[in-house]
Amino acid sequence: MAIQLSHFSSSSTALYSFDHKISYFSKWVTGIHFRRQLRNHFELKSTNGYPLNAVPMQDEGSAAKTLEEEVHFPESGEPNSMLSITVVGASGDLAKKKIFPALFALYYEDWLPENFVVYGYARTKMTDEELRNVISETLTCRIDRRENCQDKMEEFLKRCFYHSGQYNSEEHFLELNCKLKERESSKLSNRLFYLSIPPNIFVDVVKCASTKASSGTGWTRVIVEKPFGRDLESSRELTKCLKQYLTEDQIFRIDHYLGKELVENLSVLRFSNLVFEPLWSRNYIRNVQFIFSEDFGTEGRGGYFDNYGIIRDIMQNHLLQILALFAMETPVSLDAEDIRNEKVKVLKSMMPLQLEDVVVGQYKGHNKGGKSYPGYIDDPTVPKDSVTPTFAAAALFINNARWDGVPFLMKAGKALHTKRAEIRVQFRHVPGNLYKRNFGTDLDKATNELVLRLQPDEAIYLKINNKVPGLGMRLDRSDLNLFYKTRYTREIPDAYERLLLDAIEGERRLFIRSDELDAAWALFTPLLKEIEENKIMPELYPYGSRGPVGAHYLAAKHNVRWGDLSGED
Ligand SMILES: NC(=O)C1=CN([C@@H]2O[C@H](COP(=O)(O)OP(=O)(O)OC[C@H]3O[C@@H](n4cnc5c(N)ncnc54)[C@H](OP(=O)(O)O)[C@@H]3O)[C@@H](O)[C@H]2O)C=CC1
Ligand SMILES: O=C1O[C@H](COP(=O)(O)O)[C@@H](O)[C@H](O)[C@H]1O
Repeated sequence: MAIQLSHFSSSSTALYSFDHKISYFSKWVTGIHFRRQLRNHFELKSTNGYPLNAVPMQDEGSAAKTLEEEVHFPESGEPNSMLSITVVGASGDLAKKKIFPALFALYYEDWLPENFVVYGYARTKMTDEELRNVISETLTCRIDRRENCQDKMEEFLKRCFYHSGQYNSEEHFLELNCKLKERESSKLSNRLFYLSIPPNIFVDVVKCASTKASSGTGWTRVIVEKPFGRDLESSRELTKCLKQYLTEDQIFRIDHYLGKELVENLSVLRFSNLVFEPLWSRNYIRNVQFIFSEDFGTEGRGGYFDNYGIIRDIMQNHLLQILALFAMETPVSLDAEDIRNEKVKVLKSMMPLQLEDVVVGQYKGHNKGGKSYPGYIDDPTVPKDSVTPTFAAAALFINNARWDGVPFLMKAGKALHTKRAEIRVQFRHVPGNLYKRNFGTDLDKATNELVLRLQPDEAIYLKINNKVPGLGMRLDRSDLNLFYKTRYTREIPDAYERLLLDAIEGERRLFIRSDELDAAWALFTPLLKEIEENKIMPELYPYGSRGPVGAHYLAAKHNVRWGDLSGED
């Protein structure tokens, strides 16, 4: 079977070639792949440029079936197929906050196949009705702006069920399997498991789910949440254990930052606009900054956080993934493997991280405006003598021809003055600038800066120098800006929506391959060991402040000024 839906013309006519039964094709076009083509096609008109070719999946599954045997795994949208999504850890925070709302949004927008069910699985005893109440409470307070929302929600809730069980009990997963089978009736079934649970039980669940509750007729895929290990060794061990039960193609390691709209747009901006790519190198770029800041502490997640710290929680995954996408060479195509190959090359070209190029901090209690804010160690789940960093800044370097000598700065912190995530690209000075004298002695203020604000209020803007209107020659800094709120009326989908849909469709581009993960841990593990073995004391910073001053010294050492602190935005 080989179906290539290679392109849509502007009149939406599909040009295709195939050597498969016509009847199968007619079913297939009603399915999810076809709708995905439409998704890409229509979005191409506005912002998107993603794959214009689709190949039906035949990759994974419990049985080693081959193409030659002419066996195919059903597409999620085939009329006679069924999709069962099991959220393991359904009683938890992430399931409630993100996964169920994302599934509902996909249903509401008509992205899910006609036949689907959602199962919640956890130890907590709950009836189907109780799970529905939890989901409905979360949805009601978020989505009331959508039309006919109440009706759609009722319909969605009817597809939601719950099964209580232990995470290491084969018997309980067999029970789940029976329930899934009942709902699947005689249909061909695909099964997606979302592991929204602490990492110490990933393997137990994968073992039970794959041996006792995987699909006998379709594909079985598992989305694995972070943290994926806490260093190179544990991550390799986890991968090894998971691979006893699943193939790499069945494992979808999620990094939800890759599902954010602006991160998706990064490659579009760079590779589909002539004005950017030629500047994308050490020849024009002075430094690049990846900034993550939250204006709240570890509230409620101190127990988890203390075992990981901000470097593992944010830098080693979210920020490093964005850096790799930013710095990669042009991939051969937009296929998942081509993109991931390029990202791995970047990760492998990175210079070892030096302790003197890293600053760590921890927030302390602070009184502001008559209100008192707790310090990190005031969290009852955190040991009083904890030295776990809640803030880190680091300078990284890529040892290749394109980026030699360019500092890539990362900064991530909790309990800071603002909630924001950005990529900031600072360009070099204009050589022999004719307007030098207009900038006084501070030439840094005259350099261009491109900002991609991932959140909140998604935006792209370019800081330029501009003449202030009038008879004199006064210059100021202005922005050429693209604010999503004013440019686009449609709501920006949550990252989890995109990633869930991709996993259902078998699109792996935004999921982390095992060698990517390995390279990311190889980069950060020696540094983490050094910090922990030497008990490096974090610099304390007040809750709600701009973080430790050490971060400024680090930037200054590399002739950089943090863009988010320039006071211009
Ligand atoms: N919450 C968030 O914002 C984010 C979370 N993540 C990751 O997603 C996953 C889920 O996160 P979150 O929902 O916050 O986690 P929770 O701590 O809420 O755990 C989810 C569920 O797992 C079960 N559980 C919790 N602790 C244990 C334990 N020690 N042993 C066995 N079962 C346990 C509980 O269900 P029950 O007792 O009913 O079995 C709980 O409801 C984690 O891997 C987390 O790192 C990633 C990004 C953000
Ligand atoms: O993965 C994580 O991300 C969240 C921040 O996600 P965002 O999409 O709200 O920016 C962070 O709070 C959490 O500590 C971390 O585990």
